[in-house]
Amino acid sequence: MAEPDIVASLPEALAASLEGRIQSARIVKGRAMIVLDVAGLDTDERARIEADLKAALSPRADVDEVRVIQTAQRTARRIIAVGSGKGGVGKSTLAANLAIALKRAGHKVGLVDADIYGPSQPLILDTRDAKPEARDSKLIPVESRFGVPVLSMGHLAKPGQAIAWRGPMAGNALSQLIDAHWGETDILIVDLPPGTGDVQLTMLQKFKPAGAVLVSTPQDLALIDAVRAGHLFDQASVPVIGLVENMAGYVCPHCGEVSDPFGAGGVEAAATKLDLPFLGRIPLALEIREGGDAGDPPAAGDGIHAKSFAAIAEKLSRWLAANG
Ligand SMILES: Nc1ncnc2c1ncn2[C@@H]1O[C@H](COP(=O)(O)OP(=O)(O)OP(=O)(O)O)[C@@H](O)[C@H]1O
Repeated sequence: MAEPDIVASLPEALAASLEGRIQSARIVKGRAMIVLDVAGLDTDERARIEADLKAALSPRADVDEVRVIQTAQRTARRIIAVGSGKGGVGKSTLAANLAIALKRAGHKVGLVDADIYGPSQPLILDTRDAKPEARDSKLIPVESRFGVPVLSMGHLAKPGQAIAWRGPMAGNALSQLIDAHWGETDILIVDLPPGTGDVQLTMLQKFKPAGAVLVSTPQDLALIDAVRAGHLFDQASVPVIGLVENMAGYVCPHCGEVSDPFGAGGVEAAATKLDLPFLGRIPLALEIREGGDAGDPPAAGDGIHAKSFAAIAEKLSRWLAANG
């Protein structure tokens, strides 16, 4: 006798929420056995799915008992925070391009724009018109055309609307972005607000990133702030994976000559002094700024800057593999 198609008999919404998770579903002598991959789901979600499956299958005439076997085959989702001591050093640019480079290297990557006071990811990832929907009072990330789903306060606030929240509200908004339906995403890149205030510390303590990447320009002041940001991560017991130097050396779009308006090599020297890995250097280049403004990040292309971001992503992948 052919086995009854259990999955096809489930209510549509339940079947959709279980997409890719059901490993096997059988009814043997009145006992329905569902093997479910629950990786990435929290305890409440797991309990709800189990209850929903039992409610859906118990009324069947051929089912006396429902057993849901939960497995977690996929690696648990890990958060990588991208932080900087001050604004404007290219943290959002790095976060977006790094997410794309990791995606291109085969990871399942999502991006949270936690820079709730000045969200820039909707522009960089070309999702400005998208409005995230919610399911079970949790947000569903917006799909970008780079294969990296993203959530940003910029998707929720009206364009041009100033967001002037106080600490606790900002913390709640952030929680909504991180505690969303990230599905199969195994790496969540979080673009932190610049600086070292309470919002950052609360976020780090609440969501416990696996590690942090620190961005700085080679300027002395930015470097001092980066060191301060390093202390913030130490305080929250989040390991700093390494430092990235951004806007290092200006490549003239006309003649190709490289000059160093902010100096060069300062971040690498600081990394050595702080005994932290140096992850790479991104030059100050018109294409990077224009790509960000046009929703066309260079990491998605095949140019020289895509290679720089891919090299940083490679180091991050190795760190993740070694610190699994
Ligand atoms: N390597 C680069 N070359 C040229 N322009 C860059 C580079 N990195 C960033 N920029 C540009 O600098 C500006 C600030 O970058 P970005 O928004 O990424 O910084 P940020 O540190 O996230 O700032 P904020 O904290 O204010 O959001 C943007 O216009 C961006 O396109």
